[in-house]
Amino acid sequence: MSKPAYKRVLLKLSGEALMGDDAYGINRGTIERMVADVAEVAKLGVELAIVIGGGNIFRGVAPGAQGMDRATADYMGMLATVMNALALADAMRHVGITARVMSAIGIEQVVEPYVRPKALQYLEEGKVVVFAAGTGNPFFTTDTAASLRGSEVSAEIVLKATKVDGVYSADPKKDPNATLYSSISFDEAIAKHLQVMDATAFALCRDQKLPIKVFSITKPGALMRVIMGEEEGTLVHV
Ligand SMILES: Nc1ncnc2c1ncn2[C@@H]1O[C@H](COP(=O)(O)OP(=O)(O)O)[C@@H](O)[C@H]1O
Ligand SMILES: O=c1ccn([C@@H]2O[C@H](COP(=O)(O)OP(=O)(O)O)[C@@H](O)[C@H]2O)c(=O)[nH]1
Repeated sequence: MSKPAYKRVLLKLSGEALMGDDAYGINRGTIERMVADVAEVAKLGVELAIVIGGGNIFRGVAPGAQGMDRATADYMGMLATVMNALALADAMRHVGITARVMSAIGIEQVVEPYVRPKALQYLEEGKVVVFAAGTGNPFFTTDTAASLRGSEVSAEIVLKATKVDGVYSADPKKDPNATLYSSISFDEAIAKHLQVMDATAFALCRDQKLPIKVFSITKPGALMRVIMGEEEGTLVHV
């Protein structure tokens, strides 16, 4: 049997992908499917660190956040990622995967704080680590948190699991003529202002020479194909 292409990966799960077809929140069937995919990979012995987004919950409260101070709204967004992380870890427990949630903001009664050596220890023990609360700073995104934590834990690659199946020449949800790249350099992605990830996330990965693979989380078997190094999604490289 062929072996996984990676020993340690940072998986970024879009919060919005957790909604499934709902308007906001966590769709049970969707989270279970995602966790089943993650479990398959974990059972291969691949060390998995996960950064989870919060768009699915934040969208539900966003109308009430109108006119709100940006930093305050961002802290709400970070708290949303904590809720998703707890749901994700619990769903993993149901399928026999041990997960540990670590938060970038202090919320000790709920989850343990992010401590880098502890995270590394969990990964070495084969536990899945779920990083919650993004970078802990307003004005950042969970994509940047994925680049940051991926660099910190020496992941070989950042796997951005999202709603589209890769990086396109333009937003495929808006432009039907957008074409899919099989690979693209960081410099080109930044120069072309491709919005699939923010420029801060791209730049950090570029500087750390940490490649990114963008792929669809809703496409059956896509995560496994990415892990096995097969043709899937778009590779963003130095
Ligand atoms: N050039 C592009 N290639 C691919 N996706 C793009 C591009 N520009 C914008 N996007 C959008 O970026 C989104 C992926 O980012 P993600 O962080 O998962 O979503 P969100 O920001 O909605 O949570 C896709 O849903 C897609 O509509
Ligand atoms: O380091 C971070 C990460 C996230 N956020 C906030 O949390 C929200 C949810 O994260 P994101 O939009 O990246 O999640 P996703 O797009 O994956 O659902 C963001 O909109 C920000 O408001 C933040 O302020 N700092």
